[in-house]
Amino acid sequence: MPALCRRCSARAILKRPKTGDTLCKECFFEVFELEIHQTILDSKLFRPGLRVAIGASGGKDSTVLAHVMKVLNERYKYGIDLFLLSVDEGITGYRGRFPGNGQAERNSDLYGWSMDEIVKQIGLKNNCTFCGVFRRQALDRGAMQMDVNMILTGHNADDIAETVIMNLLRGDIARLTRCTAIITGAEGTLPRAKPLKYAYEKEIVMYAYFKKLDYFSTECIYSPNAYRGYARTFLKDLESIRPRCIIDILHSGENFAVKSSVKMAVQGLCSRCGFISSQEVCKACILLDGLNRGLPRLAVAGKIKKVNRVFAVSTSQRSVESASGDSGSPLTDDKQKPEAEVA
Ligand SMILES: Nc1ncnc2c1ncn2[C@@H]1O[C@H](COP(=O)(O)OP(=O)(O)OP(=O)(O)O)[C@@H](O)[C@H]1O
Repeated sequence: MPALCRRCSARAILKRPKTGDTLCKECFFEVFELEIHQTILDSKLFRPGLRVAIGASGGKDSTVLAHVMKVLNERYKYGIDLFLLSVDEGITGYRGRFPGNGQAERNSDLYGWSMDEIVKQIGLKNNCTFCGVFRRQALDRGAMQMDVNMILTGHNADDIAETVIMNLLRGDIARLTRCTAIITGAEGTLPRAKPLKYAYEKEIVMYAYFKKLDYFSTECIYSPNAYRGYARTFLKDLESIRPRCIIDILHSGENFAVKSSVKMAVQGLCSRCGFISSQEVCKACILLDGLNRGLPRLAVAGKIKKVNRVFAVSTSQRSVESASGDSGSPLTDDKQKPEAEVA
């Protein structure tokens, strides 16, 4: 006998990964959308009149997010204005095409470096740090240009559970307490929120499939060594034994209590570029400095003082060389200077 939908007794076509319930297609759409609506209500995410940008990468999560937000905004009359915002990281063959009629920011325009060029410089290790930091700031920059009040991203329950695991493994207690928050940066001018926070990745894929949403699913060719990949594999193994583990890890993260002596980052503005930062100089400026000075690895390691010191030495050495008629490599051509030469 075919399995029946747990809600309406029609013929079931799927078993929900999150709960194990058998559901028909229509009931699945309904519960999936309703849970996101409930998340939005519980966290009082919106008020009428808000201008809201959706970080749209063209992948499954942000595509489903954009679709569901439009549906819920109309159905429940949130009264918000929705916009799409995309960042082109400059990875050949990866983000083939971005969703149309939104704002697009290009890393190569904003920073003078595409990810292809960065990977040529730094290799496949740590390049995700550059990508993540630049993309994050590019989203802020685009959102400010669009004059929106909030950015939504398609981070799902699996992403957040992975981040909890990563922060535990790194002993990053400050981030551990923040990473499960549905809304971050609320104290600043540009909050970010994750309405898909409790949605399982597998259900997002199912929703996109049954709704016939158009998205691309290419894996980034530059991330084979990313630490996150190992946390993901670990989580997937756990999920295959006990699917509830994703939501349980997320709930554990939400309930961690941190000693008052742990120093927490306070959001401010970067003293150099003026964009949002929790340090005096933001990570994007530090990484860019490292790249432009031919020392990207030191910048990743946060050794900006060493970057400055080495740069000061190499600059004065070159001044001596040019004074003595030795042409050397031009100062403006730091992109070409391999790190091993100066580090
Ligand atoms: N290039 C981009 N432009 C705009 N937003 C982005 C971009 N890359 C990521 N984001 C935002 O950050 C979220 C998390 O991205 P990430 O690449 O970590 O996860 P993902 O699972 O691959 O997401 P997606 O399926 O939406 O690509 C995305 O859902 C999206 O909202």
